[in-house]
Amino acid sequence: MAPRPSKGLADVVAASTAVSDIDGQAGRLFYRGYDIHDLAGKINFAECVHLLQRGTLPTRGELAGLTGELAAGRELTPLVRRNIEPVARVQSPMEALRSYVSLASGEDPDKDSGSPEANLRKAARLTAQQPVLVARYHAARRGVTAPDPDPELGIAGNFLLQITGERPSPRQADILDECLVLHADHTMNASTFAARVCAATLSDMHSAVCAAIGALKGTLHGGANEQVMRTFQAIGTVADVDRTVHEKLAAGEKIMGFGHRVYKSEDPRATHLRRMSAELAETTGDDLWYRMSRRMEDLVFAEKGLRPNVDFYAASVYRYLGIPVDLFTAVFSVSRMAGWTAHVIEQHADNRLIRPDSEYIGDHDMKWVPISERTQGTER
Ligand SMILES: CC(=O)SCCNC(=O)CCNC(=O)[C@H](O)C(C)(C)COP(=O)(O)OP(=O)(O)OC[C@H]1O[C@@H](n2cnc3c(N)ncnc32)[C@H](O)[C@@H]1OP(=O)(O)O
Ligand SMILES: O=C([O-])CC(=O)C(=O)O
Repeated sequence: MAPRPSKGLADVVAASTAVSDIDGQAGRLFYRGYDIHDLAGKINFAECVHLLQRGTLPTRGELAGLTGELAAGRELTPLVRRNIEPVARVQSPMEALRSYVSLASGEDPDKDSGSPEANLRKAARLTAQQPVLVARYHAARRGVTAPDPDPELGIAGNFLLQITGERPSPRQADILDECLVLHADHTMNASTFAARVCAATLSDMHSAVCAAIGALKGTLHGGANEQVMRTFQAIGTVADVDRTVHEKLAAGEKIMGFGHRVYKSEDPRATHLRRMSAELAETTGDDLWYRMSRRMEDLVFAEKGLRPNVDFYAASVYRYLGIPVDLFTAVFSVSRMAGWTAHVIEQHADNRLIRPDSEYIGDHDMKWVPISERTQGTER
């Protein structure tokens, strides 16, 4: 007898990777061997990109080199620029990003190469362009022009400037930067796995990233951060959190932002995001989202023993930073681009087609009959 499949591939080791590692029991996450608690708030997103895509924390010279490459790589190709507005008119943020990345492949300078050097250049361009695409999308759908990037601001600061139209405070920019570091990679999560499956056919990096964006969009994965805030908005007050949680659990519904396939204790990223949410609640003088989050966290743990995942406190943090709710998952993609591309590079460097087996549960020994003699449901 063939072994039964693990539903959802739970506990199946699907790839070897040196990019990141999780100890789910202890609630620990490592990027290339560095504990996330040692990186959060200490490295900026560009350093994190270097670590994930190029394998090491950069020296000053290496960081300057990558920063220059990222600045140059922000430039969108003519085909993408022409299509920002028509796509923004008809597609949701994540659909649009999938379309833009697909269009970007057509005019990528390394279009016809999958060499390690070309992959590194593509990875930098994709990472540099993702925040620009989100900002241009948001501007186009409102019929305005996004402000020009400010060379004084880093990736996170420019992103906030272009999304909100206002120059962020240094602390706001630092908080978003830390969020980008925290979300950048997470072993064999669904979108990264999708990217690796695509890359393993020897397809190109842009195709793999399109697969990943499609997977991240789903509400069981990156799409949960938007749903967390939609739940809070529908609840409205801290006093009404209990009723909604009880109703949802009684109806067998999931509470968005809770639970995780791998973590059996606190998600280490939630520790940092909770802290940032508390800080922003205080500095903005608007503690509603934070207090609702705290109440929901206590309740869901008491009722179901479930803890918040990375999407839970990210929702209130993004809201406090003035990011529109329907762009929350797009912000996640800005960060996870670093991880997706690092995994595609790793997959191509030591490739074998990813093609698992399946357990057949359908009919056997069916007999063909001519179409004139078929009556639905009676041939068996
Ligand atoms: C970046 C990220 O992708 S982080 C995850 C973001 N997704 C979410 O926040 C969506 C809500 N959470 C979930 O749906 C799940 O916890 C997942 C998808 C994250 C993990 O899924 P799985 O490992 O497949 O766990 P599964 O969905 O089988 O849940 C196991 C049990 O816990 C329950 N459970 C898990 N998460 C939740 C939740 N958020 N709310 C209520 N119950 C839950 C399930 O109903 C199930 O109960 P049962 O055994 O009585 O049927
Ligand atoms: O790892 C997972 O299953 C989900 C994910 O991407 C994350 O938690 O960052």
